[in-house]
Amino acid sequence: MAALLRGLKSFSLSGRSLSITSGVAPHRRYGLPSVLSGQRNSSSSSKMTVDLDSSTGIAMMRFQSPPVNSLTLDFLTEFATNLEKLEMDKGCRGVVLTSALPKIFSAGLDIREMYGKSPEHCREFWKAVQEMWLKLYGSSMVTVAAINGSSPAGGCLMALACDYRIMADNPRYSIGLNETQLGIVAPFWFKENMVNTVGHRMAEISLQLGLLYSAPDALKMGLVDQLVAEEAVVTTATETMAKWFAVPGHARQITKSVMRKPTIDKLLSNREDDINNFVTFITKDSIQKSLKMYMESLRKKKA
Ligand SMILES: CCCCCCC/C=C/C(=O)SCCNC(=O)CCNC(=O)[C@H](O)C(C)(C)COP(=O)(O)OP(=O)(O)OC[C@H]1O[C@@H](n2cnc3c(N)ncnc32)[C@H](O)[C@@H]1OP(=O)(O)O
Repeated sequence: MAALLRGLKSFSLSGRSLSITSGVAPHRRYGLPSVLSGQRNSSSSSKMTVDLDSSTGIAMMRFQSPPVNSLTLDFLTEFATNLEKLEMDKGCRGVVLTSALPKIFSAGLDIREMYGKSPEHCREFWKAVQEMWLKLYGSSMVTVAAINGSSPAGGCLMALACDYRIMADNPRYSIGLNETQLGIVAPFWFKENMVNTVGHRMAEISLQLGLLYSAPDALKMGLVDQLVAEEAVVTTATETMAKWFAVPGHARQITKSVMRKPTIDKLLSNREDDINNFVTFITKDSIQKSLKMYMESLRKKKA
């Protein structure tokens, strides 16, 4: 019976259904049509697939929100729901985050969620950004980012919130917290997550200048932990996971919590202020103008 149950579990992206199939049954996949058609995802379609291999305890979360896996309110909500389900599943010990799209891990927060929106919408959006980070940075599972494309700003934050980062060895892919380049400011918890990863000096330089680093440079400064050939990013992530699983789980989890608790607690006790700061800042005319110019520059780059 146990052997029958050992196999793949798939969560739906809308987070409503959980299906369990045996190892020999075909693997159910959700939401692929929107990727194949190359269209922007509609708000009702899935932004990611989540497959839990119950024989290894590793869940694979693949982002699939064309064109660039930007973090919309829907994306963030779905991400938090899925992570929470995995967290509660005793059969899941680790999660790999990766992208199903070519060349992009995630383009960061969706700028359209912050431009021309009501203060109420901005509040809801920022709460979802906080929730995504709190759940990921505070996860008791082993989390590995398999960064198979560029990952600016909020995309970099997602990777930073994981325990280990493996990036495709391609100098064309970039990663970093480039917020100042958009005329916006990374909040203290983005900053602390960066400082906790690369140290104060490197974090200060990269945050002030809003630098994006090529994959080889990101490795040199410790922003990512390992570079591998693009086709090996996901397999290396699952192999890495096995090494982390070899450490007694309770000891690893307590150590992770001790390392991360101060930053998490700081956000938890200032959550409302952080939301208010964001709403006041992002709805300013001058900041709205900067966002507009940035979106236009993205469009012009294409033309
Ligand atoms: C107290 C105040 C606190 C404020 C804190 C706010 C913290 C903010 C964090 C963020 O994450 S802000 C977002 C930062 N993101 C970026 O700067 C990335 C911008 N995008 C790119 O650099 C490139 O698009 C790319 C990701 C490198 C991909 O390049 P590629 O050439 O493959 O595609 P594009 O033609 O540029 O883009 C396709 C399509 O997607 C749109 N788009 C790109 N990024 C975003 C985004 N972040 N949000 C919304 N839309 C995005 C882009 O405009 C194109 O759209 P169309 O022209 O096809 O309609």
